[in-house]
Amino acid sequence: MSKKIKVYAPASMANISVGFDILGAAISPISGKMLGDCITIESAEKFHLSNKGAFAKKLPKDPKLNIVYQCWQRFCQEMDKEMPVAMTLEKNMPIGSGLGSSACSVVGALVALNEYFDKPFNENQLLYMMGELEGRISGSVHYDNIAPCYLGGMQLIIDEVGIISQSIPHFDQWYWVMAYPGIKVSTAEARAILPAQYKKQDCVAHGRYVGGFVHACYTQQPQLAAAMLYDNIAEPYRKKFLPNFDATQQSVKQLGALASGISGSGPTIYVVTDDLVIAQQVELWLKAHYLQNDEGFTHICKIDPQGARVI
Ligand SMILES: Nc1ncnc2c1ncn2[C@@H]1O[C@H](COP(=O)(O)OP(=O)(O)OP(=O)(O)O)[C@@H](O)[C@H]1O
Ligand SMILES: N[C@@H](CCO)C(=O)O
Repeated sequence: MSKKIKVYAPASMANISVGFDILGAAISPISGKMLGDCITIESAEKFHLSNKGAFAKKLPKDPKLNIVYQCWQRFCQEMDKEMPVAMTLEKNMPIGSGLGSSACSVVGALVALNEYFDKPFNENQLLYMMGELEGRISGSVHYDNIAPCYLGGMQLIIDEVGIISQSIPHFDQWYWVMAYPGIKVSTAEARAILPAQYKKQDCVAHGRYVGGFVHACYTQQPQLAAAMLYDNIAEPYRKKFLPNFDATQQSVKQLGALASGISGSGPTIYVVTDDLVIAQQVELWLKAHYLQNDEGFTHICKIDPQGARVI
């Protein structure tokens, strides 16, 4: 019987407002729906990549520009031989959504290749390759979508002494309402508009917010954690790309949200609450007011503890 591997790689929200490029979490809808890309690998005489799924038509026309093809190429380079396989990308994630769409494809492809070829690479070697591939797309290496998508949970990026990322505690009782408005924001462009330098008081405040949030996670103080979810690095510059961002934040706060912010580089936003009824009310409000077209969607999510997995 010929071998076949299918891997699911979940959506993720990078930054979580307070940790620009250094915090991220994998997410799963509580409905049980899969929010992520799938990659299938089967044996073949010659390399072949096919795309399917709701957002396949949005992928680059040239197959060599598909990041999945580049993952295969990079994997073969590392193995020092060409290994023909048939890969299928199920592109379920909208591109430029702030939900780690390219990370889903990169992580899915490299985990599937590693599984298919009986795990020639360890976790760190794969993470380095994933970071490199993600960096080709967004213009700089950042692991805050890659690491949670691969490893699950909420990840703090360390990138020192051989440690790329470690998971930190989160709040099991929190619901994360995610709303993708259906419009595209390019990560590379959303990075290019950020200032090259920040004022000293902004750096101090940022250290206080991220330190306070991580401390609150470890000591399980949800009110403190929610109060620390403040973004003074990217949000002030990026919010112009999101539809009525300030008014949206105000409205969800009035509905009882604990906090809200931009997921990754946007335009998806996240809203946190510990109450399912409030989550449902927020979701209805966002559906009615934040979505801009038929491609937009909302999901009530929890943090996905598992990350990428063979299904
Ligand atoms: N398999 C793939 N999945 C997603 N994007 C891909 C893929 N292959 C190539 N690309 C290209 O990579 C770029 C991805 O853009 P960008 O980084 O803004 O999206 P993203 O990963 O969805 O962002 P975000 O992390 O905010 O969700 C696009 O130009 C897209 O055409
Ligand atoms: N940390 C990255 C995530 C991109 O999805 C950014 O905000 O640019």
